[in-house]
Amino acid sequence: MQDYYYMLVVKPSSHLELFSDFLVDVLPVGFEEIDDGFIIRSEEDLETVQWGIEQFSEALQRALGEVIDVDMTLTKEKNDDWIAQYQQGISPVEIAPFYIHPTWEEPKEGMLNIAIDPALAFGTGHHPTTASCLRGIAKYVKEGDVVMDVGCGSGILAIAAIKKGAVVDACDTDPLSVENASVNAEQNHISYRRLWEGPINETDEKYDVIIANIVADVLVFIASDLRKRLREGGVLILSGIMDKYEDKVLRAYKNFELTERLVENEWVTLVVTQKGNA
Ligand SMILES: C[S@@+](CC[C@H](N)C(=O)[O-])C[C@H]1O[C@@H](n2cnc3c(N)ncnc32)[C@H](O)[C@@H]1O
Repeated sequence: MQDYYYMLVVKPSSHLELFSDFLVDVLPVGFEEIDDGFIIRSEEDLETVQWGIEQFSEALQRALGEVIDVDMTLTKEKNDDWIAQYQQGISPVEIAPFYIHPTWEEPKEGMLNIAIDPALAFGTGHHPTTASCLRGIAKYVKEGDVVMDVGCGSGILAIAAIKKGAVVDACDTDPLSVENASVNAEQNHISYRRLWEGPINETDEKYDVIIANIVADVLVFIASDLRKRLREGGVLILSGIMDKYEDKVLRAYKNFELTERLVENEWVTLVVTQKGNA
């Protein structure tokens, strides 16, 4: 750990969700959402990120014909443990049968406990998209199923599926996430069948259930890869979709049957089923 880290606080005057989409797409690490913006922290200098946000903001203003003020403050902070400060604000999440808790909180009797500490990888159970996927896993993953978690982040969904008795593969294009998913597997005394850094098309397996909590554009892009890897009658849980992009995702998955739609705030999770001839 370095002695210092960089902190960029970004506060756009409007269109927070568009800035959030942009950051999810371009940042190699997670960021914290606050009421009126975002906090990005890194041991690498964030000047390039700040420049990228300025460019994005200018392009957005031109496209929308609106003025958007973006207040940005870049500071160098002493690395005396911002993760510890962040940890203090983390409470357990209960989505039956799962109980997701940080390691410093007790597990809950009678639940499928998942110990996850906040880290740079996405997935503590607090975000609506992760929570909806956990609800999907609770309902659609059965003992003995072979399951794939695409974009595993912290590994939370893969671990939940394993706790339900499934055999699970997981992948993520971000090396930090793969590392964190591996740490969390050990912490929860479970094993993935296979965990790799990269996209889903690096496997030839067929799956009963595939879960992908990624952004809408990526879900559209990988639709045919997901279709190829799903067995006939298999279930796809697609999340990370902002409601305004739902139609775009549904068009890309038009050969599937829509089984269930889970909505939390502006986030939509689609459960779709492979048709016999899809
Ligand atoms: C929103 S996070 C989801 C993390 C976790 N599965 C959850 O539900 O909390 C999305 C993850 O997808 C990864 N990702 C983005 N594009 C991907 C792709 N094409 N293939 C695999 N992973 C991808 C990102 O690195 C990120 O870790």
